[in-house]
Amino acid sequence: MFHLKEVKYKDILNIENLIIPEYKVTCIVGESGSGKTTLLKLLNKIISYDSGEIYYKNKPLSQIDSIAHRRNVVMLPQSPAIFNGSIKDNLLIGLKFAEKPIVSDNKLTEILEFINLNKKLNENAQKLSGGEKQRLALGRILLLNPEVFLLDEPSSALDDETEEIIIKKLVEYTKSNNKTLIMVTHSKKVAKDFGDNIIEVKKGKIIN
Ligand SMILES: Nc1ncnc2c1ncn2[C@@H]1O[C@H](COP(=O)(O)OP(=O)(O)OP(=O)(O)O)[C@@H](O)[C@H]1O
Repeated sequence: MFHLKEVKYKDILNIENLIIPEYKVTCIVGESGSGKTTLLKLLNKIISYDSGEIYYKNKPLSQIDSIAHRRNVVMLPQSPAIFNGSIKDNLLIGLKFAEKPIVSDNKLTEILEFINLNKKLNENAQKLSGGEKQRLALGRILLLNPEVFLLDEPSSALDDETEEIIIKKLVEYTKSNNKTLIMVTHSKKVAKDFGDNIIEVKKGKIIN
């Protein structure tokens, strides 16, 4: 799916050769500041590499339009924005930005169930806890239905039990819908239990 060859970005990342497979769960681990978020941003074309090439489905990323790429490959940042307004507004905002059709309230309620958010669609999103906001942002990108999910510590604000439930559902969803999941995690347990493929980043290099 992604193939990185001799990719350099400032003095932050230096990746000789890395393949991230399609339809699999890839976990990215490594110490703080090692370059994990930077790697996700490169894959999402939020930043551009200085040299080398990244291929997405055998096509150089440098030849793919950024906006078009971000319809297929969606990134959930570490601290996603929650906008003023209701839970429903916050779920729909991704679809609006992507100029995709709005979905029914039934579909939105299904998403709330998926992310274990026991709230009403019309409740104020700003009043949610940190972990609830994190799940809401996850719901927002699930609605976008991309080919690839790039998730930066999607469960960092969740307790162990909720983390297990949400990641398990995400992994099942990935497998049964032919999606690709690429997820930064600080949790060795999550990587071991759910990763088909584990990438360890150390000081900007891939070490496994
Ligand atoms: N825009 C930037 N300009 C300069 N340095 C940056 C920039 N973004 C990140 N860095 C540096 O690059 C290194 C890697 O950052 P990155 O956010 O990718 O690490 P990380 O592995 O995701 O860390 P964490 O687990 O703490 O989120 C860090 O030393 C960081 O300070």
